[in-house]
Amino acid sequence: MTKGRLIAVVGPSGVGKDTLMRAMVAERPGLRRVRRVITRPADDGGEGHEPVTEAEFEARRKEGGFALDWRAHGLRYGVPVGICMDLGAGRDLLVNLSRGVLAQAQARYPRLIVLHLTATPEVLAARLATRGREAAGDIAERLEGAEMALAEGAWPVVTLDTDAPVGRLAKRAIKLVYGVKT
Ligand SMILES: Nc1ncnc2c1ncn2[C@@H]1O[C@H](COP(=O)(O)OP(=O)(O)O)[C@@H](O)[C@H]1O
Ligand SMILES: O=P(O)(O)OC[C@H]1O[C@H](OP(=O)(O)OP(=O)(O)O)[C@H](O)[C@@H]1O
Repeated sequence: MTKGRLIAVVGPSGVGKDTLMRAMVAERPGLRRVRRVITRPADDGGEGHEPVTEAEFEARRKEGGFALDWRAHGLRYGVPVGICMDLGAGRDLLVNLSRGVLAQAQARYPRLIVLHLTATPEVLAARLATRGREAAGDIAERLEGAEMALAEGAWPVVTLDTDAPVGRLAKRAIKLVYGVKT
């Protein structure tokens, strides 16, 4: 049984997952973010992922280097298997996950809490445009996938509407997440 809690931040592209995770870590010493491995070049000001090639990703996956992995937006995403060490040591971890891997995440890490971020389509479109990382076509593709319903599972879900200043959201998220017993 892992002692730390895995806090999965999920929601559509552009909803503010990375921004909120950064603010939550600043708000709560002891809470850490997981550095994801992604087949996307490094991007300044982004989440600070570990960039890898397709071949590197596949080699790491084959040798059991990922606790969880998925495909989205034409990219591959992996969560390093090293998170088990942190969780085992009692550290709480925040991680940006696909809504599609929650069942797998809970099977491996029973102390999973899902922080589900929501926003109206207008807010999402505006945020993706402001971030400016994707081209217009990619933004349209991300907006189409925004509506995915959250699969039901045994994991507790905290839902947070993100239409508020990030500092306030971080405080609210910490309070809600730590109010849940796992
Ligand atoms: N609460 C917020 N209020 C206003 N703008 C926000 C808020 N959260 C995020 N943003 C902005 O929205 C854009 C997308 O946020 P980001 O954290 O990259 O989303 P995600 O990780 O979910 O794709 C960024 O430009 C960010 O500065
Ligand atoms: O299956 P879904 O729940 O739709 O999630 C698919 C991907 O989309 C999100 O990434 P997002 O586009 O927000 O961030 P990224 O920019 O890091 O790719 C999320 O972090 C997943 O990596």
